[in-house]
Amino acid sequence: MTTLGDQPTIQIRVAEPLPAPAAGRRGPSPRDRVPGRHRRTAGDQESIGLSGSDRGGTTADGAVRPGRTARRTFSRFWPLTRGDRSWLVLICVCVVLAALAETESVLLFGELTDNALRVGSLSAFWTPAGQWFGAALVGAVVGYLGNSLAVWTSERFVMRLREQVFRHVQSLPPDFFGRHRTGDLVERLTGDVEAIEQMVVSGAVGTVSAVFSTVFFSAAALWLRWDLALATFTLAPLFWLAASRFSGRIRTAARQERVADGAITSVVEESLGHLALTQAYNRAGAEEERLRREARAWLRASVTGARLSELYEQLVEVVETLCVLVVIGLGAWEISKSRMTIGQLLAFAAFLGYLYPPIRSLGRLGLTLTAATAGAERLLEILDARPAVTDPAADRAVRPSGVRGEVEFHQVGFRYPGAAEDVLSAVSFTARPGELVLITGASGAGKSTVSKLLLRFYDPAAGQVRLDGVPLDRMPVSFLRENIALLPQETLILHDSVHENIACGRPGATDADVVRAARAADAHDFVAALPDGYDTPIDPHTAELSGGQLQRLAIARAMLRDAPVLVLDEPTTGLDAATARRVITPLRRLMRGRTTIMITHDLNLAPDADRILVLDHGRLVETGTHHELLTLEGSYAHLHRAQNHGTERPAEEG
Ligand SMILES: Nc1ncnc2c1ncn2[C@@H]1O[C@H](COP(=O)(O)OP(=O)(O)OP(=O)(O)O)[C@@H](O)[C@H]1O
Repeated sequence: MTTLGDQPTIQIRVAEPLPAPAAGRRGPSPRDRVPGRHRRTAGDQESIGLSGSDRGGTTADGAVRPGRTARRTFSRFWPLTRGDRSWLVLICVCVVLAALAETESVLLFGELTDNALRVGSLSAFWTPAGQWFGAALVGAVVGYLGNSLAVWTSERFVMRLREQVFRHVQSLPPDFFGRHRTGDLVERLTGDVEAIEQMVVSGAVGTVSAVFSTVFFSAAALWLRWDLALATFTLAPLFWLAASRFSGRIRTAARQERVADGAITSVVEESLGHLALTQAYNRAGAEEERLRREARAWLRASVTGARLSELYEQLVEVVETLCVLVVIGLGAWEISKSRMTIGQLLAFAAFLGYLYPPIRSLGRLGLTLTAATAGAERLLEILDARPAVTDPAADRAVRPSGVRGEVEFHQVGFRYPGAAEDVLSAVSFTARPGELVLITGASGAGKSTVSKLLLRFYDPAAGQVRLDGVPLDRMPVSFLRENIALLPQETLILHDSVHENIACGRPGATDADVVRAARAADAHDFVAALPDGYDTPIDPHTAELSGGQLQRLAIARAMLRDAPVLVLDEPTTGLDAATARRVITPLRRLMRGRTTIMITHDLNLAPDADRILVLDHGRLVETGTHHELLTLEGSYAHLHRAQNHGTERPAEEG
């Protein structure tokens, strides 16, 4: 159907809650043309969210919190518009002016038809034509301004919200990431964040736009012919009826699409992350099948969504055609009775063309809000997850100057969130400044948990962990972590240059600092031999460096950090004997002068330790030096024998 309302519009159309209209209708809003913006196709704006209940088995934490109202969600995220509210007001002013200019244009079109076209008078053409052109210019300027500002403010909102969620995610404890698939988190940080924007910024501006357009066009239609206008208004509820009939099904399909989106991202991310496993175990076929399964679910949901949206659009088209035919029919009757001019009728029909889209938008606003609320729920699941630890209140915070590095565990007990049993019970020990304390024990005994408590990834359930006599929960978390360097079990490599991988140990480190740290870590020679030296990029997954080389980069990073306390979690695990030997020398250099807590099964460095702690099922069962514990003939002696080393110390290589 073609109506006069299909002329190029100057109306700002910010929130179009359903998919872009079919070809030949109004084009996509400028927001949809923003480069790089994550946009979907059919069912897009409807595919806004997914509450835990819709995710079936894929819900990571099974949290279902229905009943969050749109108002509550709105008030939760509205504060993020702070700083942009004056822009929002300006956008609304542009929206109103654009609607006014559009109204004026249509009225002038009617006048032109009657006074110039019907009569065939060129002199009657110029004045209304000039006014129309003026109105079009004003509309174009405010349309450009309003649309540009709308894009700018909404993208800033998305940026701020994403930053807020990302900052929060980074403060969450490690077990949170164990319970959520990365792909799903990515989906929430991208798609769901945009869903909130649809509701809070575009939704608000779109509502203002739709309300004002409706009011102006209705007023103009009533002014032209109130009786005809009233007749056509009676057909308006048909739009709401159509929207309500389709809303539920479109939304369900869209939710399923989002679930499948998240699942696809997860499968790709997991498969690529474990490429070695996939290739070594010939799992390529199985991984493809996994992806195909998720892709099939996505295809089904996507096609269903597109089909329903298209059906809805076509139904609305039919309703619109019906309305226009009613108007033309009534108009023909009125013209035949000389109670109406052809110009009036055309202007009236044009108003209908303009009036129905905002009415449709208002009809669909409810859908947008509900769908966005569902997206908000997914995001709130993340935002409501509390960090395991928080900074102390400013007046309680202690920052000891010049941390010496005395670590003390006092009667520490701990259980992971949701776990049935304690992982640590009444663990007490002290590591004095500069001492090497080695923690060993069977797998699962709780050794790594000690390091997690020391870095305050969690707070103990009982007892206290102290640094220089200050309980850790009295120190700001960032201060504590500045004073502890961690070398985790898995060498952490950033997707960046060798230089950056070392420099991240201390913000602001100079090139000379980086090279000095690399030399101390015995890494300089192999780094210098790389094609681009320190600028050589390394990839965590396909690193062309050996395990030992990567470990030496990690040691260089820790060197640079220069923290008084060092935590080494299995520093030689996964390295063959020769490589381990090459790592031990720089490790010793690193440990010198620092309190070192070394968690290890590898007892090669045990004779160096000032104290060895043996953990068994979360309890400290033996404490002493290497020789004391060997003579005890207890757990340690047993572990030591099991290692079956011919020599206690490896020969060192420089
Ligand atoms: N996030 C977690 N949630 C629940 N239980 C956990 C979590 N992390 C570890 N555990 C459990 O706590 C126990 C101690 O784990 P920990 O990693 O401290 O042992 P470990 O002695 O370092 O083992 P390994 O030598 O194998 O690394 C194990 O039984 C483990 O399954």
